[in-house]
Amino acid sequence: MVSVQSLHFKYTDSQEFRFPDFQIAKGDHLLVLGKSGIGKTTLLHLLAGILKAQSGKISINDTNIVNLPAKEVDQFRAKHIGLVLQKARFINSLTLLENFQLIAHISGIRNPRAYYYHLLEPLDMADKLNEKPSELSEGEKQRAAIAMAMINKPQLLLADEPTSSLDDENCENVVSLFKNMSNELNASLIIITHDQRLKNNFNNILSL
Ligand SMILES: Nc1ncnc2c1ncn2[C@@H]1O[C@H](COP(=O)(O)OP(=O)(O)OP(=O)(O)O)[C@@H](O)[C@H]1O
Repeated sequence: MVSVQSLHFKYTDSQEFRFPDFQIAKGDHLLVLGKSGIGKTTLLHLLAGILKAQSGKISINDTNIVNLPAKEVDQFRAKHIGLVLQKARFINSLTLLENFQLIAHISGIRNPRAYYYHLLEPLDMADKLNEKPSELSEGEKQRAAIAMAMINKPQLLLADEPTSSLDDENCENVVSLFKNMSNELNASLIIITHDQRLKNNFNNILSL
């Protein structure tokens, strides 16, 4: 369960954000919509514990991450959150498999190699496991980034603008992938975007 209350953040005195309260149950999906510059990425970074709120509460399965010291937030994220940022980040000198194994190591878990095939198969990427990220197309990198967010079997899956550069068909595919993966893990899913096409795919929408 994710619950946000009285969330207040500022980069500077002239750049302040007060986000609306919301809550979603375990396994539920939420679309956060808002125009450019409104603070969507800021909200996602707060939810992921990358930024620290000035005040308010972000409870993820009964842990209020706003109150945790930075090191514990990092540990919490590594264990419980799957993050798909606007730009996928890989270590280019390693293969996809090695990238995945490194993330698993950092998260303190061990997955059998079969789990990585299981993640990549529905993405049509199972044959890419031994390739390096630089050998992948942009679309393949994006799909690999989605798989990467699932390595720690997160309870919360967060995605920042995952569809804005995609055509309609790939947009539908990516939304389905996120939903399927969140359903498989019973993880809550929050997608943050200005892409109005996604409205039709979600019952639960928060407008910033
Ligand atoms: N590190 C920062 N320091 C100061 N201001 C920042 C910082 N990061 C973002 N901002 C400002 O905060 C505002 C919201 O930024 P944010 O990236 O959260 O918006 P967004 O809704 O995700 O926009 P977009 O859809 O264009 O990505 C912007 O005006 C931006 O300039």
